[in-house]
Amino acid sequence: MVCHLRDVPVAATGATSINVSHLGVQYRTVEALRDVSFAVKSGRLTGIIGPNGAGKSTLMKAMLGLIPAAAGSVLYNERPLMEQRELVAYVPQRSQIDWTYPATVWDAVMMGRVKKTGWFRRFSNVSRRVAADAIERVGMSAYRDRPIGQLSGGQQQRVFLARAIAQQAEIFCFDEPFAGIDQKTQSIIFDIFHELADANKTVLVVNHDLGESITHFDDLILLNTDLIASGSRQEVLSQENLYRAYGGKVAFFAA
Ligand SMILES: Nc1ncnc2c1ncn2[C@@H]1O[C@H](COP(=O)(O)OP(=O)(O)OP(=O)(O)O)[C@@H](O)[C@H]1O
Repeated sequence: MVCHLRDVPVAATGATSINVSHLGVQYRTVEALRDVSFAVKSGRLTGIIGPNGAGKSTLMKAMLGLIPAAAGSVLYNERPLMEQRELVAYVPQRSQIDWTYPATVWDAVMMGRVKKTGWFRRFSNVSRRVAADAIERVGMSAYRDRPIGQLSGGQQQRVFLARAIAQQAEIFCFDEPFAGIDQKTQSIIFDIFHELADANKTVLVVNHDLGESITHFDDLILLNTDLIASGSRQEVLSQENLYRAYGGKVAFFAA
């Protein structure tokens, strides 16, 4: 068997990494991802970008085992990521969350503690403190008792970020956290993403926007069913890569 260098994504020394190899996803008649291989390093803020329908959300869900992969593997520290789900905090797109569910901000964030506490067990004082700190960190303490359905989009996103923080995960995955939110909330969320990365966590974010927000990312994965490029932001955002992913449709980007 011939092994190509591109087949072996390698993490930087000292960092852990998620290694995605030859991942493929098929929805009935649609091939959503084809032979995608890359590594995501801890300690870096990594964005997944690409045009509409490129397979960004599919990639995140397939990596986490939320939808079946037709081919390939996803390893974390050389073991299947699916066997280590307790290490993952995942925040889906806001449109996929049932906001009519009767939960307050406090309830939603405490749900992040269930994995550590176990269902049907009382939450410890530690769990309560972790949840309260997470709510404070995202600036939502004043809304603790508010039903989540009565929050603005940006506040909802902050609550789910607090829940992810309360999980005390190693790997944080966010699908389009900036869709339809204001600048102030975006900047609060990016500050927290950077803090998580600085604490050597793995932070992976699906990001639709190629404007100013892209400059926050250290590394990028550029997709269009196939992997177009992965690596540092500067490497990935070359004119050639953008042309391959978007054709002539990119009007502006900031490298
Ligand atoms: N449940 C599904 N059943 C069938 N096809 C699907 C399903 N989900 C996604 N697809 C198709 O798979 C492809 C990739 O979709 P995906 O939502 O992953 O792209 P995306 O890059 O996240 O798009 P967007 O930026 O528009 O959110 C698209 O062609 C989409 O129509």
